[in-house]
This record gives sequence, structure tokens and C-alpha cells, in this order.
Amino acid sequence: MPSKPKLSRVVSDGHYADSFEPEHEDEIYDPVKEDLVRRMLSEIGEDPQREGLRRTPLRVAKAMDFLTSGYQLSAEEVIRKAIFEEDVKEMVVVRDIEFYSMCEHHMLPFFGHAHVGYLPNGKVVGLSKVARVVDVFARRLQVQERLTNQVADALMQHLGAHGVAVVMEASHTCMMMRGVQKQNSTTVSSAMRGTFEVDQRTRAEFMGFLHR
Ligand SMILES: Nc1nc2c(ncn2[C@@H]2O[C@H](COP(=O)(O)OP(=O)(O)OP(=O)(O)O)[C@@H](O)[C@H]2O)c(=O)[nH]1
Ligand SMILES: [Zn+2]
Repeated sequence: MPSKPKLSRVVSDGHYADSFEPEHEDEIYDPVKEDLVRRMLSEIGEDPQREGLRRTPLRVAKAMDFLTSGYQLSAEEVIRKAIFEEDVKEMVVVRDIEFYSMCEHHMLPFFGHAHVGYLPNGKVVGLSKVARVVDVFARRLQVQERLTNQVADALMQHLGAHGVAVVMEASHTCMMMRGVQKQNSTTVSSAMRGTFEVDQRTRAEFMGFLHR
């Protein structure tokens, strides 16, 4: 019988995570991340070996990979795949795109809706790609303002639009579950590029689409 792999390693500066002996191969996904989670569980006074927590490090590692998968993606690639030449001159708005991100200060979720508008310059982009670009940047450690700017800049740059407008409205769980503990505040951020930045009427038209 081959002996079971024993996962015990130096996590950082000489500290060892609790040793863990998986019963099945499929209990391992990313040993380094799982060791870190196991150590965190121990540090908060939990028993990482108890039944309910045995697979938690694996689940957390997978969840973290998904929630930060935006680092592996490029907005340029997403957009490049679905640009169509089209003689459209009027504003296109994709609104109420839900997003989930994580604040870089506490690594706690913030979530809400993004509204994206652009003025085409001979080209339009597949609508789903607008939502995908939001996810590319949301699935990283963020502050809301930078997220808003990155979505606007990526669309402006890779779509060659006359202008791009992005408004994001979000609830920050680091302000709800801890800290100042305000349950009902939402944060609105905006980024205006090109025509939206310089022409008040264009901006007002966009804002008009957001009020139903
Ligand atoms: N501008 C901005 N601030 C954010 C965002 N997410 C979290 N923060 C804030 O980042 C700040 C970090 O402040 P610190 O004083 O270093 O951290 P803290 O002691 O945990 O602060 P409190 O949350 O007030 O308890 C807090 O005011 C958070 O509300 C964001 O997306 N944008
Ligand atoms: Zn935070």
C-alpha cells in the first residue's frame, strides 16, 4: 500500500501548517493554498480536521481561484473576438450588469450593478462582451473607483469608441459586516471618457437611460 501523501510544509517565515493526510486524491486541489487556509482555520480556533471542515480548504482554494480569475484574462482578448463593423451612430447602453468583486483592503466582497454606455465609431461589440469585460476586472482585488476606471479605459481603448461611460453602484460588505457597520449605504462611482467627458448633453442622455 502506498502511503498517503502528507501535506505539511513551510507556509511562510518558518511556520508549518498543520499536517493533513488526505483520504482520497481528489481531496487535493492546490496544496499550498489549502495549507494556508488550514492554518487560518487553526489560528481562529477551529479544528481543520473535523468532518465539516475537512474539504473546506479545498473549497476555499477553488473559490479564491474563481473570484480572482480576472488576473488570467485580458479585456483586449474578450473584446477583439466580437467586434463588428456596423454603421451605428447612437449611444448603446448595457445597464444593470450585476458584478461581484472583493475589496483589496479586507478581501471582503463588494457587489452591485454596472451600467455601461458607449458611442460607436463604426464598430459595435457583442453585448455579452461588455458584461464579460466588467467581470475581467471585477474578479480581482479592487477598489470600486479603479474597477470603474478600468472598465471604461479598456472599452475606450479596444473598441475605438467616440466615448465610454461607466457607472457602478455597489454595497461593500466590509462596511456592513464589520467596521462602520452601515447596512444600507451604497457607493456610486463613475468614469466618463471621450464625448461623455466633454459633452454634458451626451452625459445627460446616458444618465437618462439609467432612470426608469
Ligand atoms: N475608496 C474606496 N475605499 C474603500 C473601498 N473598499 C474599502 N474601502 C475603504 O478602505 C478604507 C481602509 O481604511 P483603514 O482605516 O486602513 O482600514 P480599517 O481600519 O479597516 O477601516 P474601517 O473600515 O473604517 O474600520 C476604509 O475606509 C474602507 O471603507 C473602495 O472600493 N473604494
Ligand atoms: Zn474593505
